[in-house]
Amino acid sequence: MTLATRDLGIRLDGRTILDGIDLSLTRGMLTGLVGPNGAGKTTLLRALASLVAPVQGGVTLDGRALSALPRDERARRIAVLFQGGEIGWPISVREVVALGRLPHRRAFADPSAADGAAITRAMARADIAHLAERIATSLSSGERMRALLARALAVEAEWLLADEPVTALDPAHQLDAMTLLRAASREGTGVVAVLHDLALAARFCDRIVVLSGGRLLADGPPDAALSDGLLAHAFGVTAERGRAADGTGYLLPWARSGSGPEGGDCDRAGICVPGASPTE
Ligand SMILES: Nc1ncnc2c1ncn2[C@@H]1O[C@H](COP(=O)(O)OP(=O)(O)OP(=O)(O)O)[C@@H](O)[C@H]1O
Repeated sequence: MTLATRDLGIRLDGRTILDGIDLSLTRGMLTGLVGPNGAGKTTLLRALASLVAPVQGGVTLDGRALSALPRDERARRIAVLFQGGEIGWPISVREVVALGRLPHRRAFADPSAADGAAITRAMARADIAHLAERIATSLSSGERMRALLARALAVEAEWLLADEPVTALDPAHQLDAMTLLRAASREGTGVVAVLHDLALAARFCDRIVVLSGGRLLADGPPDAALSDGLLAHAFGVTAERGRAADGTGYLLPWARSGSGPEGGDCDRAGICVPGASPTE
């Protein structure tokens, strides 16, 4: 039930991108991966899907080295949705979503009834059923992102790793997508989403992991991980905080803090909150 890294280090083009990342992710939780541009979030997500090889440490799935698992098993167990995902061919949206079932199908086999049901379910959940027959290359950015989200959902994997799944979406679909990711986690999927919107991250995620400069800076429930000190240190911003009418706490990034990212005005030991506990 865990996807974990131990002392994970990644180098690309001779540069250290991730260094000493220790993380133990639990299914049934929505984890938000946040950090400034270039922090290493996408690289960490790629490492969690075994799409980039570590130079030190490694990634395990339920205690087994992820790199040792057959590729098709990995693809069935870990679904990925990457930012800037292009749809290269003029195929229908339903056919795009059906690609999510490939890890479940034998070569050249037609989709089974179970595949068809999973595809229909995923399209409904991503609110794209009405786009099923549209040619995917003609979709808007937000529609395309929802189609790719549906493709990832159609895998019905144990883990869903999503890189900026809401960036291109309008406010209503951002809320829908976050609600959907949280619902998927409540059904037992381990969901890890790279998010730039700290308000959405704080509101919807069970756990927040903050990366900066390739290192893990904070890890814990949103209130603890997104403290004022952390926001100043990692992002160089202040936040306004409050409570909505339904009682949910919120934070809004408000102004530059003056210290800037990596400004060093914050005690690292004071902001790390290791070991968020599952909320199953
Ligand atoms: N293939 C590559 N070769 C060399 N450097 C790379 C490669 N891919 C990423 N990087 C560098 O690694 C660092 C981390 O990149 P990554 O995309 O993981 O950051 P990120 O936190 O997802 O950023 P953003 O928020 O801007 O999307 C960046 O400095 C980037 O330029």
